[in-house]
Amino acid sequence: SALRILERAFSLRKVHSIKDMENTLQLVRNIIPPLSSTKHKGQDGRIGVVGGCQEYTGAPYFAAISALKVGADLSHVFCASAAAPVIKAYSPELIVHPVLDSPSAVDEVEKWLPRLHALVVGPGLGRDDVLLRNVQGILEASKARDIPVVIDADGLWLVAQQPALIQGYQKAVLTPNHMEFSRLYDAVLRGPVDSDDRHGSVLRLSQALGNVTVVQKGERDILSNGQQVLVCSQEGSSRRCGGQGDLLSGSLGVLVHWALLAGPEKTNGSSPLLVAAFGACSLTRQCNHQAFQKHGRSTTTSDMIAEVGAAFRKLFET
Ligand SMILES: NC(=O)C1=CN([C@@H]2O[C@H](COP(=O)(O)OP(=O)(O)OC[C@H]3O[C@@H](n4cnc5c(N)ncnc54)[C@H](OP(=O)(O)O)[C@@H]3O)[C@@H](O)[C@H]2O)[C@@H](O)CC1
Ligand SMILES: Nc1ncnc2c1ncn2[C@@H]1O[C@H](COP(=O)(O)OP(=O)(O)OP(=O)(O)O)[C@@H](O)[C@H]1O
Ligand SMILES: [Mg+2]
Repeated sequence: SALRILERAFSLRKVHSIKDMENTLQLVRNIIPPLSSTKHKGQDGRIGVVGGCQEYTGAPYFAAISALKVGADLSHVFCASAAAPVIKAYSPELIVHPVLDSPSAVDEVEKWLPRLHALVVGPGLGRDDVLLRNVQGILEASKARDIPVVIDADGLWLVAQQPALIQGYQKAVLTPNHMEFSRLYDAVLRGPVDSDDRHGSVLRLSQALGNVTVVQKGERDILSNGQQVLVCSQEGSSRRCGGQGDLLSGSLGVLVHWALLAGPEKTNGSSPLLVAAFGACSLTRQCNHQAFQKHGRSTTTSDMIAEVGAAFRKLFET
C-alpha cells in the first residue's frame, strides 16, 4: 500500500542519515589535534569571546568555559566593564577584559587579535548601540587579519542590521536559533522563511551571504556553506534551558580553529568549517542527552558543561 511505501522510504532515509552522521563524525575525529607532550600552552587554541554586558553575564561565561572544556588552552572574554567582575568571579580560568564599552574598545581588542585563533561574537552582548558599534569595529579588524569568527546571539542582531559586515567572509560561521534565523533571512532575502523547506532556506541564506557557513539550531540542526547541506540529529533531550546555544558557539570557536589547521585533506574535501560546526552541534546535543539522564527536568547548562569531557570522549575518541 501507499502507506507501506512511505514507511519504507522514511526508514531508508533514516538509515541513510545515520550513516551520513557517522561519516561526518569521522571527519570531526580527523581534525582533533593529538595531545602531545611537546606542545606548548596556547597551541591547541587561544579563543576570544566578545560579549557580556550589564544584563547578561552567564552567556559569555558559558561560551568561554566551553571552549576550555573542549580543549582550548586559553579563553578570553571581552565584555562591558559592568560584566567583568561578575564573570571573573564565576571562574578563575577565564581571562576577562572590561573593554567593550570603552571609547578605545576596538584598539584594546585589536592588541590581542594577533594572539587569538578564533573569536566568538555575541553571547550576552545585548543590543546597546555603543557596544554594537564597537563590535562592528572588532569584526572589521578580525576580517582584516583573517581571524575566524563564530557569530551568535546579539552578534546576529548586528549582522541582520548590516549583512555587509560578514558578506562573503569565508571564515565566518553563523549559529542562529529559530528567531535569529527568521530575522536574518528576512533581512538578507527580503521575504519570510518557507517553514516547509528548512534545508532550502539555510542553503539560500548561506548563498545570499556569499557562502558564509550557517547553522540553524532546532529539533534537528541544519548546516550549510551554500554548497553542501548537513543535518545533525544527534539525540539530545526535550529540556530547553537557556545557555545551550552558548555552549555550542564556544565549542565551535575551538573546533573552527582545529578544522582550519587540519585543512581540507583531513575533512575529505568537505568544508572544514562545516565539519567543525557539525562537531559542535553533535557535542552540545550529546551533553544535553547525558545531563538529562542524570538530572531530568532540573537540567541546566552548567550540568551540560560538566558533561563536555565524557560527551567528547564518547563521540570523538571512540
Ligand atoms: N544566562 C544568560 O546570561 C543567557 C543569556 N542569553 C543571551 O540573551 C540575549 C538574547 O538572546 P535570546 O536567545 O533570548 O534572543 P531573542 O532574539 O531575544 O529571542 C528570544 C525570544 O525568541 C522567541 N523564540 C525563541 N525560540 C523560539 C522558537 N523556537 N520558536 C518561536 N519563538 C522562539 C521567544 O519569544 P516568546 O516565546 O517570548 O514570544 C524568546 O523569548 C543574548 O545576548 C543571549 O546570548 C542566552 O544566551 C541565554 C542564557
Ligand atoms: N527541539 C530541540 N530538540 C533537540 N535539541 C534542540 C532543540 N532545539 C534546540 N536544540 C539544541 O539545543 C542547542 C541550542 O539551540 P537553541 O535553539 O536552544 O539555541 P539558543 O536559543 O541560541 O540558546 P541560548 O539559550 O544559549 O541562547 C543546539 O545544540 C540545538 O541542537
Ligand atoms: Mg542564543
